[in-house]
Amino acid sequence: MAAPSRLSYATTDDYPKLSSLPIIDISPYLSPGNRGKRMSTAAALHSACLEYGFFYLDISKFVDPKEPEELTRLAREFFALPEEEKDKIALRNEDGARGYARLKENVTNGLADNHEGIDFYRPVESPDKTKPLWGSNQWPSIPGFRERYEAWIEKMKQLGVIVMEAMAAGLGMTPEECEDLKSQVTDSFWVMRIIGYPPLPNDYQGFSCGAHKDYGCLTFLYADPTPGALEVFLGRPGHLVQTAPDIPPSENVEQSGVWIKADPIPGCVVCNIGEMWEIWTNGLYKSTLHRVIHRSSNYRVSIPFFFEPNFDAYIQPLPAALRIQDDEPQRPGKPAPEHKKYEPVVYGKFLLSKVANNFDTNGAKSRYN
Ligand SMILES: N=C(N)NCCCC[C@H](N)C(=O)O
Ligand SMILES: O=C(O)CCC(=O)C(=O)O
Ligand SMILES: [Fe+2]
Repeated sequence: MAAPSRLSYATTDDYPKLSSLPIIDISPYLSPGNRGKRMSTAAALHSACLEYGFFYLDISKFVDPKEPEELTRLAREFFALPEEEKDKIALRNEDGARGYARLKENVTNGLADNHEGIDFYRPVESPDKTKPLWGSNQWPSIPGFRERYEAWIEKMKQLGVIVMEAMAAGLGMTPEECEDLKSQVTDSFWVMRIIGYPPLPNDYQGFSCGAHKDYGCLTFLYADPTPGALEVFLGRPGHLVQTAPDIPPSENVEQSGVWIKADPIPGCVVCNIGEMWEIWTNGLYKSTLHRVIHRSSNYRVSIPFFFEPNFDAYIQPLPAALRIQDDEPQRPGKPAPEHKKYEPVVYGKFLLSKVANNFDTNGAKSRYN
């Protein structure tokens, strides 16, 4: 395997097709009928997932823009509180995953992230805070906070099922296959993060949030209008131009590309597919690396909602994706497609291993050695 060249630096000119993310209007899937429009939405999702793993989802017909604006206002009110107030809902009071994490408590690729945040997970029936992930959510006592965010969670769960249905169509699934896929997300073990980013100091040894892939199924990111913060890594093996200087070495094999900005677009959430989609599609869809570098002077707030599979979901390559791989045109010298490249996982087990790394500098570092 040739070592990636570090001599030339790619620009977006090297990736003309890849310089900005597609915008997909989900509205045909919000009401019954619209067969033709649904087909074009499904097709657009399929190509966005093949080529980018990241796209804008126009949800302006699904949510009133005032709703998420109010959420960021509430988040700012919380982050402006004194540390001892915020620590009243600290992670350590609970299962170590649900609650408030101070600035630099989160770790990515062995480096402390320059953000603070509150993490929420799907509530469980018999909470037990001695079991990882199995505690209770901790809510700030700001009036209206919990109600507004719970309404958002309901909306994002609905959106998750809607997008899954459209993606199933995009993969050409039969109605039975579509039902089977949806049954794996009916009791989504969702995650919501409310993240606060102070400006990243110029001399900081790390990022606002280091390069990573999301773990699960679909991420719906609402962010305040701050430009130039979220970046998406576009590139593919075989298009070797440059090795990104800071992507995790485990992801850095024969891969090159460019970091492009994914600035907020009014009426849209940024949507990306997590690692479970990589397994479901046997690698046809790739989960895309992204990071946050927020250097402007304001305090940025973002609210990612992770629509995930059920905790017990057994994730394995889907027949519809394998059919597409079988149909890929054969070219001379191109090896025949290999099936079952991706090992099945139980989503909850996979999640536990990821979350264990999130606050542990040594654990995260050991992934590199
Ligand atoms: N639930 C999700 N996807 N959270 C992403 C958090 C950022 C990356 C994480 N520190 C890591 O090292 O994986
Ligand atoms: O704040 C952002 O724009 C992205 C955050 C993110 O990628 C994550 O929490 O997984
Ligand atoms: Fe992420």
